[in-house]
Amino acid sequence: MDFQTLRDNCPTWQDYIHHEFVNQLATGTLPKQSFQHYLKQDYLYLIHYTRVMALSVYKSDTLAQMRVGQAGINAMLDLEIGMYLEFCEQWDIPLEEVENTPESPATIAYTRYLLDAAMSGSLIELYAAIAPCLMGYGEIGQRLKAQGFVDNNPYQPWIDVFASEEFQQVTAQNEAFVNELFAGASPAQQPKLQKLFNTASRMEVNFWQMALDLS
Ligand SMILES: Cc1ncc(CN)c(N)n1
Repeated sequence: MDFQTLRDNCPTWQDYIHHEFVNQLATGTLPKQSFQHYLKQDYLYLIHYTRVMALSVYKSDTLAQMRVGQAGINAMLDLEIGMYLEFCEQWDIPLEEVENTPESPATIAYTRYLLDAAMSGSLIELYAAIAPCLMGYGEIGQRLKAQGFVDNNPYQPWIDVFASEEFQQVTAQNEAFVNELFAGASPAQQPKLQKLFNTASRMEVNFWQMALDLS
């Protein structure tokens, strides 16, 4: 069992990676309100996601596993959330507004699903649930770079982050770690891991759709 197997057997992976939100982002045609809605909801998502990473430390058996969780927490607090705060400033959304934004149903569903998987499951199960988040944006960044960028895209700074060498390296490191972990899964565990992965991928699709629908 490895990440690639989970990805290839996931019925909604392509819907996630090629979602209309991503296409409009790539062509620069995404309505500004959709991007602002996404930014606010993703900030809220990342706060909960950091709590999931903290649970990964709690569920770890070895120091090496704990350090991966620790690096994940640092990456969230110092890089991704920091970047979103900068974007919010650029897109005229005060921090107070971001923090006081009510969570959308799609945000609640996805974050609480991850937290439940993290609290009730093993470390392997936790990583099966967060693998779409860990690796999906890396794949999107790589794809958008490969297809070529359009000129004067207001969303280019967001694309640049996920297409960057730095982010691609983090994605590759995550994939290697996850594969090491999944290699220890027994055949009996595999359906559960696939189910966790599939559900989280569906939640990613809902998350993009929430931003398009402003729901
Ligand atoms: C919903 C979601 N999924 C994934 C990522 C990339 N860490 C994100 N920022 N937001």
